[in-house]
Amino acid sequence: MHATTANQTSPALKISKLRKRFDGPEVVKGISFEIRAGEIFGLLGPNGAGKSTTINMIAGVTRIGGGRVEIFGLDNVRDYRLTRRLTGVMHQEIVIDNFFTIDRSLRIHSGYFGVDDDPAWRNMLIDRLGLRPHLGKVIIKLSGGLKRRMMIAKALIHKPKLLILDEPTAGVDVELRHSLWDFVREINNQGTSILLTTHYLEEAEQMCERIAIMNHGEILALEKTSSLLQRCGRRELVLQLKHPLASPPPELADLEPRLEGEGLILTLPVPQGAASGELLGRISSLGLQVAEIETRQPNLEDIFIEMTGLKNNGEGEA
Ligand SMILES: Nc1ncnc2c1ncn2[C@@H]1O[C@H](COP(=O)(O)OP(=O)(O)OP(=O)(O)O)[C@@H](O)[C@H]1O
Repeated sequence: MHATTANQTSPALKISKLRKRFDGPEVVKGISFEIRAGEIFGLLGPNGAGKSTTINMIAGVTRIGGGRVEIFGLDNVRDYRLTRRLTGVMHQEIVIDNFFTIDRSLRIHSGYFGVDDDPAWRNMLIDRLGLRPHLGKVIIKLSGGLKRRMMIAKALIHKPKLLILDEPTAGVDVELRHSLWDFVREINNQGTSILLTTHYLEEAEQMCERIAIMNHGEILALEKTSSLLQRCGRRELVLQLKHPLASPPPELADLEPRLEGEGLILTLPVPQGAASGELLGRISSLGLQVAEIETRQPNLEDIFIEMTGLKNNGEGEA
């Protein structure tokens, strides 16, 4: 028998051994992960990693090649009517009702999911996303930033419990990006679970509780953002010296120091679990004259490059 309601105790999303092949080799190779109810989860990876294909299978836009997708405990093939209603998706490119005005599109869109239009909710989205002055504009003519805001409103119009955002802030300016992040956090605080793909690693670092890094159709890492940063990236102490050194001090050889900037910049990776204070003690005992000290924290970009071997420039050309 088919399920009739979402199971509130189930994960918001559970993907099991999901696979996809188009004409050539497999582009999603049996991946599994879960998103807890209430979580903001980031799926990161360079171009062609298989993120959009994964999202499209979750959303039911692309046929699943193997494995299964459950949304709040419901199978997205067998119970697709319910799972579609529970899920709001902002795709990268797919835009329907291009020739409607923003107003018309938002008024009718929840009907596609069998959900009645709720004017209070619709007006909240219109105001929070700054769409009010643009309601009469036709979607195909909107600027990039406005189109993104409209697409987020549309993804949320039927009050989904799982919101999927595929590159929500690609190509929008910094100010709008930050205000969209605030809005997404607010929606999350109200109880909506969120799956986000992004090329902006700062976005993932700030927004996501857990992150999966995907490349060539496989998940390379999946863990809490904080522990990923701690495990993969090493904190470094950067000393700007008053007098140049010819070589790194042999007393610090165990730390594998690097000497740069014509002998004036000494960088010391801080070992796991060590306090910067201990290192400073060792440095001062050497009698080095230090002009400035700074600590460099690892960021997601370092980890991303290490895992995928690719540099990310933040504009989608990883
Ligand atoms: N409809 C399709 N037909 C054939 N191949 C496809 C189709 N859609 C995607 N692919 C291929 O699947 C692979 C994964 O693409 P996908 O768009 O899922 O990657 P992505 O991680 O989302 O990348 P991007 O960040 O560029 O969107 C690519 O090699 C792509 O060419």
